[in-house]
Amino acid sequence: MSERPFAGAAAQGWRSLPASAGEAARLAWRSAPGQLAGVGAATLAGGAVPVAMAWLTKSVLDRIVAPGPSGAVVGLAVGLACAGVVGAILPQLGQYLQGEADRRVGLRAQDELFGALERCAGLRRFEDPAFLDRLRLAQHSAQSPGQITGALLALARDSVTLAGFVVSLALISPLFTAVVLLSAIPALLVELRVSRRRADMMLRIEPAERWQFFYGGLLSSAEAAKEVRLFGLGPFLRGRMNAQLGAANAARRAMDRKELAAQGALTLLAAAVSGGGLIWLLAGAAQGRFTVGDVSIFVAAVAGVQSCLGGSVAATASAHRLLLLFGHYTAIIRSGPDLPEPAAPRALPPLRHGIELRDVWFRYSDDHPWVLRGVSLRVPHGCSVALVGRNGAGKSTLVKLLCRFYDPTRGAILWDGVDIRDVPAAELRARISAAFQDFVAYDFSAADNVAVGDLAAADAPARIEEAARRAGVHDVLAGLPQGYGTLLTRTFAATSAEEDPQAGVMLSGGQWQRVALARAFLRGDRDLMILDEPSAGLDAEAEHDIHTRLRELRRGGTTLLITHRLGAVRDADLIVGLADGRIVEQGDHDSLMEAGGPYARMFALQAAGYAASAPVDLP
Ligand SMILES: Nc1ncnc2c1ncn2[C@@H]1O[C@H](COP(=O)(O)OP(=O)(O)OP(=O)(O)O)[C@@H](O)[C@H]1O
Repeated sequence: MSERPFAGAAAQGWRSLPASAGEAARLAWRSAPGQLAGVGAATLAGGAVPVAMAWLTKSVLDRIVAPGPSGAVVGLAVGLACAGVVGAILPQLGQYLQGEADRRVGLRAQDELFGALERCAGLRRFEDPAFLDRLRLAQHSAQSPGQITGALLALARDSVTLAGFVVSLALISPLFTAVVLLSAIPALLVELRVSRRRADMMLRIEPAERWQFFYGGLLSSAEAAKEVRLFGLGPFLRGRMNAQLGAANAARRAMDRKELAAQGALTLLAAAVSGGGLIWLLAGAAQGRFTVGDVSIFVAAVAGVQSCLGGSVAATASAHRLLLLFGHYTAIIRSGPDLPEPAAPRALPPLRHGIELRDVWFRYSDDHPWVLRGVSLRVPHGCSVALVGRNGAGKSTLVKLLCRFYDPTRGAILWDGVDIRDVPAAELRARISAAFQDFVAYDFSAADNVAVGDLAAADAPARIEEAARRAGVHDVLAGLPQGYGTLLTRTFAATSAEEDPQAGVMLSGGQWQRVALARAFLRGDRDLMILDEPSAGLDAEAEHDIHTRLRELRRGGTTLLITHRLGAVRDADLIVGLADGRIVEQGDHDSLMEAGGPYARMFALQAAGYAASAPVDLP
């Protein structure tokens, strides 16, 4: 499987138009069939009204100038007025139904898009810029099916009107009708070309839009506000954000200019054709070859044909552009799994013997260096294994492979002898609990922030409190203004006086770390517990407390602990030293100290740091 299937997205887009059209039609019809049928009926009926009005006007004019009784004129005038009313109401009705259809389609499209995203079991796609560009365009085009249907119905309406006026015009001059129709062909070709280029341009400027979004986020987020202010980064970030917008605008401007030039030329052509026709008709009317009604219907028909042709061309171009953009949505919806799915999935039994990494090699892509180089390691069931090593040694990467966020580039990971690639990723993950180094602080309530560890516990406050208690954060959460119901964010805090002004609380870094641990404890019954730097943000006392609790937890369970605080791993059953993606030593604390390798040196260094402050007598 290609590692970057979304690279070259622009080129793929053009070939997938029929697939996009099918997907758009399916989505639109399944989301809002009644509304779309209503829009169709209103649109097609609306198309017949201008032609009916033109013929009614001609008849009225011809009756007025012709000698004879005027009774029929009144009837025709009433018909004309009714047609006017219907013509005025139908677009509004169609617009309302179209709006409702757009909302329904947008909802379903969004749901299907994010459903497809959830089917990406790994992390690679989220690190692929081409995929992220497509994803943003796909989100933009989630409303497209309704709009495409609208554009196609507008095309159908204009075609109905056009057919009526073409017949009317052909009755006066078939030759002139042919000239008017032929003059529309260049417009259609130009508009299609322009719409293709515009869709292409939108994909090209997408990275600039992502950068703008990123800079805007830094300038407006609470997390970045401290550094942005202290380091005075505001003008620098604004400058970069504006530069990205400037670059995107330059591309848009160039496109607009090309479009202006093309459309200006086409408008001149249309004006020349209709002007020439009018001169010819008036000359004929002066010679008595045409009636006043003929002049009226000719003027209405030429204007109608040209406006309908213009509308049809614009609607075609719009549907074409929307379909091209919708291609990004289709590509994501139809993209295969990012991790190969097992042809014959195997069940994953509860861990009985252990997990084995067998000669595992890994790099993040072909362009990246090797991060793991032939790692072979056994994590026996019921044992606590500690992974230690310098920054960048590959410890967290190894954990990501154990969770199957990526597959090893070479080698295999076996769970009681079963290759984890032969197991559905969700089934594997259901057997793992983890507190990641870069855990997420959700803008949820305290209870929900713990419950994300196991959503089945969302309605079981006792389980949530027990997990928080084990992580040593229960007292903090229970003491918040609304207890566990307190929002752990100011972003969505109450904004009106009626709401509780105290809602929304910020926790400290260490308190958050304990919340993340509580999540892991909530699913503490799983077969494997992974703890990646669980005490990095804690004060000395809290760290001691947490490691005592973790020691309890580790007893009897299978745990993999990553930490730089070597004092916390000395009682692990197995300590594994990683350097440059290779295992350089392993054993228990005593044997590694005896061996005098990197672990012993790091341990001695850390111990010396503490020893230097040992004379301080603590109460
Ligand atoms: N998503 C990624 N894409 C590309 N390279 C990555 C990615 N994540 C990590 N790396 C690289 O892989 C190497 C190992 O990173 P890893 O996070 O596994 O190290 P670590 O041992 O956990 O370090 P630390 O102790 O600092 O947490 C680093 O050189 C890092 O730059």
